[in-house]
Amino acid sequence: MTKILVVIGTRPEAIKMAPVVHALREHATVTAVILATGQHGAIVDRLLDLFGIPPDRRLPPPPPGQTLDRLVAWLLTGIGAQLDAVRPDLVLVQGDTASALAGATAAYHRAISVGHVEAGLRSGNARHPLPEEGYRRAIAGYCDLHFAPTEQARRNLDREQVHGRIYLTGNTVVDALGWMRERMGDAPAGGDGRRLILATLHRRENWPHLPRIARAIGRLADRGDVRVMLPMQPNPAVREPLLAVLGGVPAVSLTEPLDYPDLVRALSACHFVITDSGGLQEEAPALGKPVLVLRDATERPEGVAAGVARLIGTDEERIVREGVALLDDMAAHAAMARPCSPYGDGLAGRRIADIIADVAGAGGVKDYWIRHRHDAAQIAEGQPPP
Ligand SMILES: CC(=O)N[C@@H]1[C@@H](OP(=O)(O)OP(=O)(O)OC[C@H]2O[C@@H](n3ccc(=O)[nH]c3=O)[C@H](O)[C@@H]2O)O[C@H](CO)[C@@H](O)[C@@H]1O
Repeated sequence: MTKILVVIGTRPEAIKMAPVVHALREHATVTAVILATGQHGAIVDRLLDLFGIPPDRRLPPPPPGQTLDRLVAWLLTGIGAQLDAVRPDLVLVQGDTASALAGATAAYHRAISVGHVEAGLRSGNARHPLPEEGYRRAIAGYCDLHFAPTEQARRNLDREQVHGRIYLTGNTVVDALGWMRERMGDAPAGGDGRRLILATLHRRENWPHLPRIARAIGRLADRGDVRVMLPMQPNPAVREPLLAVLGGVPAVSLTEPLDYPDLVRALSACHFVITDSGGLQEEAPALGKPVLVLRDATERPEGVAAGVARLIGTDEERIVREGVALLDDMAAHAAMARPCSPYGDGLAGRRIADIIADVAGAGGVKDYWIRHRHDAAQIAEGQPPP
């Protein structure tokens, strides 16, 4: 039996790992142990419950007063201790979070094989977004199995000549979306005739621009034929500027983070999406919803190339102009509202699980682990590697 430790810290990791865990559970030769790091607390617990994959292990609660240094240090020591207790053959991490970085690093320190779900995304700028782009590149350096969601991501890894094997799998976010929609039933009919704009904002590099982004959203909402739903991140650095500008605007609902089923409902019902989220850039095209991306660069060029997403930056006038075009110009909206799925076909989780089971069956993961654990033990004892 090959033991796989699945690291899940944040909301997107829970959503994107769930299809992999579901598929791994169909293989008799592997066992998946879920480690919840607690990075996003109760939000992740609710998601794991929704997907029917409760955590097997948890880290102790994080110390108060998070900085990136403290967060990574706490995750690294916590995950390291879990690895010493569980002794998995493979550690699976997802994406570009601090939990993913710490999981990959702790495994690497112990010469345990690492698999990376959603590998190879690159914005092309090492500091944008910060810290995610740096974390992705570091994780790639520690990995043995790279699960690239798109051909572009596969090429990025190829170009970097990463160690390990690269597999093109699709993005599991599309599997999760399909899974959720199957279980949701039809959205309740209704509404007041105003078109819905779904907006989300949380990227660190946009924090200084939140007031002008919020002003642009307020101007769109003031038209009278539109309502805006804006679920806010718990972080005060995001909430406070949004509340200051949009708190009194009647057509804007500033809400708590939506539970995933509600988010999928809002996405299904909206006219278009304004966001700096990675996941929403991937989900919206699958449902035929145009996306205005509030960033200057994206690691997801596929939607832009397909003409269903536009990279519009954070200038107030530009956001208003692009929003008005999607509201008033039916042809412009229709051109971007073609359902297409540049990010996956809904089978990525199954592909990833099959690959892991194959590699494990061929002794790959275990062989690699045993060989390297030996080296690591010698290095730890101060002996030179053979
Ligand atoms: C730089 C970058 O792009 N990094 C990304 C970042 O994640 P993100 O930007 O996609 O994160 P969020 O915006 O939080 O969205 C996550 C999902 O949450 C759902 N959602 C949203 C609002 C809400 O109220 N309720 C919800 O249920 C919705 O389905 C959405 O897709 O880390 C991921 C992990 O490593 C990476 O994969 C990914 O590269």
